Amino acid sequence: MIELNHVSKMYGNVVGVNDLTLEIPTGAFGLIGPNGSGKTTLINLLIGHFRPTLGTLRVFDCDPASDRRLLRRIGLCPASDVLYPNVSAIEWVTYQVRLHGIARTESRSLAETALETVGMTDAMHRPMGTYSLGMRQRTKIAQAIAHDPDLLILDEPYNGLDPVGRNDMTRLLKEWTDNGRGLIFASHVLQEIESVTSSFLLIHGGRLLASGTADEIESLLAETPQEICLVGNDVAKLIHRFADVDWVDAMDWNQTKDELRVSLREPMEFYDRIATWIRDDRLTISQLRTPNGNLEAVFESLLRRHRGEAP
Ligand SMILES: Nc1ncnc2c1ncn2[C@@H]1O[C@H](COP(=O)(O)OP(=O)(O)OP(=O)(O)O)[C@@H](O)[C@H]1O
Repeated sequence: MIELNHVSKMYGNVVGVNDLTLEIPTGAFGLIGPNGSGKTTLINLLIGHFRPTLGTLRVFDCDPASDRRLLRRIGLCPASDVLYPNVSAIEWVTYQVRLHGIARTESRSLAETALETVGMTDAMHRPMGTYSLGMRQRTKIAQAIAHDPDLLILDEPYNGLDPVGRNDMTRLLKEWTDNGRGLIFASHVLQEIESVTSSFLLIHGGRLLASGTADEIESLLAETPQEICLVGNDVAKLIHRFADVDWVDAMDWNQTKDELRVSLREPMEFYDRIATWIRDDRLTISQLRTPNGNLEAVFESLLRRHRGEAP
């Protein structure tokens, strides 16, 4: 579906994406990375909005920057709010469909169907300025799917949605992928992507850090050095256990000595043993936290490994 060959995009001196080489087969993929990692830049390259500064890319075997017919096969839901306050959803979506060269009557009927799919039929004649954020988001999705594209590209589609809206969005995206069509879905929240697809592309600093299924990435992370934090009255009694193994890099106390941070070179070794140690030594440990279990820190870990700074 998509092929990138050493693609870089520079904004003057700022790197948007950096030497990306990847092949994405037809299917659903979550594009995940912290703010500023290059997700939107990559999306803009895929839709031909930008040309790569270096390298080449193909989408459905076309060059997006020069073959404008490709846009007919792509539905884009950008992160930015692009709606006009005095225009109704039906007018706006019909207009967007017409831009693909589809006749007026057919465009209107496609727009109505798409707005119905996202649950906007009742409100579609009202000016969009009166819509809630969730309604605007659903209208943007309707615009993206109305011309029946083969590949849907969404930039942060869950932004501003309440739990009901999120649930509806997940259902809609799952139906889309169940029909065998392509989906690229950018987010910086892992759970949002996990609810729709198990295939990920992780980017950071414009570079691809890892790709694969959630299981593959989880096992990669399990092999990636990380820091854990143990909390409880008996954490001091674990120190001799950590001192005896060679996969602990550092330990650090808090002031009240009931919280111990441990830097692990081989996290799986730790997870294999910790329960046995606590049971055998009859310890009271109330919490096990992974302070760098959040995605951004995991990215940092992967990035260090990518640079050859970590094993
Ligand atoms: N028009 C621009 N001019 C200069 N720098 C830019 C421009 N657009 C993006 N950048 C820079 O390129 C890098 C990648 O930005 P990009 O918007 O692609 O990331 P992102 O992953 O989509 O971030 P976010 O999640 O915050 O939307 C960042 O360092 C950003 O500051």
